[in-house]
Amino acid sequence: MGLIFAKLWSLFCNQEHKVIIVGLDNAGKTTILYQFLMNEVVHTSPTIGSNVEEIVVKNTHFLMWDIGGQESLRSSWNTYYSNTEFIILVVDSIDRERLAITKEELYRMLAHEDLRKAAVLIFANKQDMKGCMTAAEISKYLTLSSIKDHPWHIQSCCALTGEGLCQGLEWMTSRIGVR
Ligand SMILES: Nc1nc2c(ncn2[C@@H]2O[C@H](COP(=O)(O)OP(=O)(O)OP(=O)(O)O)[C@@H](O)[C@H]2O)c(=O)[nH]1
Ligand SMILES: [Mg+2]
Repeated sequence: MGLIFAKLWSLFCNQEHKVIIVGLDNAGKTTILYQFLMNEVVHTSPTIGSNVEEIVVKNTHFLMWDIGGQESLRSSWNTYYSNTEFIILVVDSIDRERLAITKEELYRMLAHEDLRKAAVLIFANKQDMKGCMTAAEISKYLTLSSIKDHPWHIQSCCALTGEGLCQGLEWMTSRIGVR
């Protein structure tokens, strides 16, 4: 009985949680993924298709799909949606002009049937850039407080230094088991 319980427990603990990392091109998605994996900044080029890595945080296993954000690739984001537990939406906080497009993409995702149970972590990235928008400004513009049917959290970060990334992951781990 004890052995069965232990096996079940280890299965439960090692269960993989699917995450998709989305956002417009140049937002910093791939930089964030490899900061999570290696704690360092890698040289990136625009992602065509996707990168996938397993990230383990305190015994919690996340399978993270970093998806290319160029305009021509966005229509195929939905092919990654099934079984997604977390959406990480990366925003380039200096890119004021394209925040409206991010907003459109966010609400399109939230309305998708395959993502109805997903929680959303928004990274307000590139906080090192002078004149960037704060997380509060981005939150207001994206009208995050109107989102009632998905748990969400916004976190400011800088993928180059890693600042703020752990706090984002902590929010995700805190959500596991809540639903
Ligand atoms: N200043 C600054 N630059 C950053 C930050 N995060 C990423 N970058 C830079 O932004 C550029 C784009 O980063 P990527 O991680 O390749 O962007 P992406 O979102 O994966 O882009 P796509 O693959 O085209 O969708 C790179 O030159 C990064 O070094 C940050 O926090 N601050
Ligand atoms: Mg990329």
